[in-house]
Amino acid sequence: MASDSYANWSSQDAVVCRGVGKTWAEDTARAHEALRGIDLDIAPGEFVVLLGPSGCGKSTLLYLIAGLERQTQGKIWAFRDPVEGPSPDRSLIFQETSLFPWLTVWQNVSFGLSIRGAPEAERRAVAREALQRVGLAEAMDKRPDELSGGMRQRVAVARALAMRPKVLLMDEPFAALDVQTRAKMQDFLLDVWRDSGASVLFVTHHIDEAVALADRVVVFTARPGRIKSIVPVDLPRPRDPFSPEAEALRRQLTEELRSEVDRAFAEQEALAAE
Ligand SMILES: Nc1ncnc2c1ncn2[C@@H]1O[C@H](COP(=O)(O)OP(=O)(O)OP(=O)(O)O)[C@@H](O)[C@H]1O
Repeated sequence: MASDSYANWSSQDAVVCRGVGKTWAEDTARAHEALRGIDLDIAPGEFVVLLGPSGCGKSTLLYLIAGLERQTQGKIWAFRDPVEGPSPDRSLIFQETSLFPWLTVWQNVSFGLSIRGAPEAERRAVAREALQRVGLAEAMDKRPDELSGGMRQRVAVARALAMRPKVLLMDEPFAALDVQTRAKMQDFLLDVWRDSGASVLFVTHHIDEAVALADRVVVFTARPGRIKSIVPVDLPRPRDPFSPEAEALRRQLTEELRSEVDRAFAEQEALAAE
């Protein structure tokens, strides 16, 4: 089924992965396979969540699609172009934001433009617009340490949006936040996503979060991560987390994950015993 050819996928697809695998430290005695045979197509404007046990290669797949690492098997395309390195079209947002503490909020948001040598007036204007989209225009001249954790994550999203990406790659972006802030950030992200028209590929450990956000949930096996199933989430938005349909989906995803989490634990115990 895996193939390197353009056949069978739409030229409209935002991201296409065919037979993608990654073995870290491939030519050494420490080689280990993180990902195997990933075939995945992401449509423009689609919200896809990656769910899987710890260490199954979810972050690795994001780094490959971001162009920050190279796969060892298969191919990845973004809007028909082979992914061969980073691009402003594809922005990666991490769990812990790495804002520069010595820069103001607007300087952080427009950092990518300053690398390109854009003049200050343009950088300010772009930063203001991106910060408006995350509801933080008032905080332009503040420093990161004057903001709460949730606000810092919104600044990180604004920084990603400032580059007008077509694909947002989000690696457990709300994991460090408390439950209430995380729920607010999910609502906020859905608004930003709708406005921007970007595709989102979002990694989480939380089944609730997957059901709240996704158009499709991709469930990974334990390492080496393969796609175990792709579950469409056909629930209208705004979603009611207490609806019987949402409950049924959470149960289905819990079942899908359980055996993989057990396998991942068994493998980690075996590794620890070596
Ligand atoms: N830079 C790296 N060098 C070597 N091995 C790595 C590197 N990054 C990740 N790995 C290994 O690849 C495997 C998959 O890691 P990855 O972080 O992608 O998994 P994950 O599913 O995102 O895990 P988690 O849910 O715990 O964040 C792990 O065994 C990890 O140790």
